[in-house]
Amino acid sequence: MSVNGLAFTDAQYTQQSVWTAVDAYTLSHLHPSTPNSEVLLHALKNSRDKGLPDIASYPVLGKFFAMQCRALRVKHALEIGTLGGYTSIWLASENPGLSVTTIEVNPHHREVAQQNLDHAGLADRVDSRLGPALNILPLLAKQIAAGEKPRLGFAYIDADKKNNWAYLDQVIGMCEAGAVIFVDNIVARGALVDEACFATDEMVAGARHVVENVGKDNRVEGVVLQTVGEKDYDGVLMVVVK
Ligand SMILES: C[S@@+](CC[C@H](N)C(=O)[O-])C[C@H]1O[C@@H](n2cnc3c(N)ncnc32)[C@H](O)[C@@H]1O
Repeated sequence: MSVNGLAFTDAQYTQQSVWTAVDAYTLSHLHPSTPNSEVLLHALKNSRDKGLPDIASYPVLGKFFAMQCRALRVKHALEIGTLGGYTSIWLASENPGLSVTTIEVNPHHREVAQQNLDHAGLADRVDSRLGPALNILPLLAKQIAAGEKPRLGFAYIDADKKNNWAYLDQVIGMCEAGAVIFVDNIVARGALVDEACFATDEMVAGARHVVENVGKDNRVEGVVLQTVGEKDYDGVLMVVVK
């Protein structure tokens, strides 16, 4: 059973009972009211009830991102790939001074996310945009340039992986100095370095493309952090804007 009673069951995931047990133990001791809070559980349950795929972020990652926003005193965060709004709810519910812009291409996912945000009482601080991120990002960039929204202090890229670099390239231009950007699903159970995968799988090719381009980009510094937990063996690319 997972930490919050909603196990990740997709066959693609690599899981070990000890990884799940460590998440359960640590979350249960480290201010357990937050990962088990009603609004987060409701978002996961309602998303599953409404048929959304089993690909939401997991509690430890959501909490980690929310704490990044707190440590950096972020005023405006961006998420690309809303799904049911789980991470947006983590970010906004843990950071009362934060506004979030989140982008989702699938109308059903966006509708369920809006239900979850309404239930959490966060709809006034989470601006949920419907459309392909490649279309929405230039509109957001214009709003930021016009001073209608603050520059970004945090961003989480978690949508179609083939566009990872196209998203990151645009997002960097909307960030303040010192902003932190995470790109998810970079390691993918080690597929990142498995030639049989990256030659054929566009998700893995997208992960390699963004890692290699960040390494050549003088606007940023980057590192990949491999992760295990109740959901999977994976990892995030962390980028800091200079
Ligand atoms: C892994 S899920 C996101 C999980 C979410 N970030 C969370 O923390 O629970 C990926 C989402 O990205 C959305 N997506 C895929 N392609 C997209 C695109 N081109 N623009 C915006 N969203 C996209 C999918 O519909 C899906 O809901």
